[in-house]
Amino acid sequence: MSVLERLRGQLVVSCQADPGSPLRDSYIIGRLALAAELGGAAGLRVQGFADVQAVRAVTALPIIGLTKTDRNDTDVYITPTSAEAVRLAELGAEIVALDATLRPRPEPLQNMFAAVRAAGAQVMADISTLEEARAALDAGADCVGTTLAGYTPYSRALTTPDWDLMDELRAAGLPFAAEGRISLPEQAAEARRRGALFVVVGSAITRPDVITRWYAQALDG
Ligand SMILES: CC(=O)N[C@H](C=O)[C@@H](O)[C@H](O)[C@H](O)COP(=O)(O)O
Repeated sequence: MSVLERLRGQLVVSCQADPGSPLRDSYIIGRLALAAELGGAAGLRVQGFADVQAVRAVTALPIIGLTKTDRNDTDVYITPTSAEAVRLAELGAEIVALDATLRPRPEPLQNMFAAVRAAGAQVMADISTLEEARAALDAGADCVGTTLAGYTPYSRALTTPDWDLMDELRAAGLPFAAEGRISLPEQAAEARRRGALFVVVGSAITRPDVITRWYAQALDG
């Protein structure tokens, strides 16, 4: 069974800590991953070589690996190069997530996908629109994720999951994972009802600073 098949209908927990977070430590990311596994996660989404390595060392759950790289020459920041994608696969990520938006990029998507496949991994193409999903799947992605919806200048800016994009993807018969601003269990279930292959939740489970801010702001009046 392919690793994507194993994730069908399941929850993937994104375990990431950004620079400046008190949780920014690969040991802690490994602990977050174990807590997610204990709670029933079927897969993990992990950023950076050190964190992928740390998580691979403590769990056999499938890992969706990515890097976040700020570059001067492009706005593409999720796994922008095939060298990074291949390294993630070598460190044990069964799936590599990469930016598949239609913005100018350092390397053509086809090259990236071929490199990931040659390294023995599958591709999750992070997109922000239906058009990008079509292009990524035409170019050979194994699935797309709604990860970047709301994070490109031309996609709908929302505070909720992008339900309309999920409906468009489903209507077009395109295999997609739901990701981005899923903050409640009911929303995860709703994404599944709307056709998501699997559902990725990050901040609402693994970013306590963000969750605290939701509560603090609610009390601010
Ligand atoms: C846009 C972007 O860079 N998203 C990143 C992709 O890996 C992560 O920062 C998000 O936490 C992840 O997508 C999960 O989303 P949420 O934290 O909203 O559940």
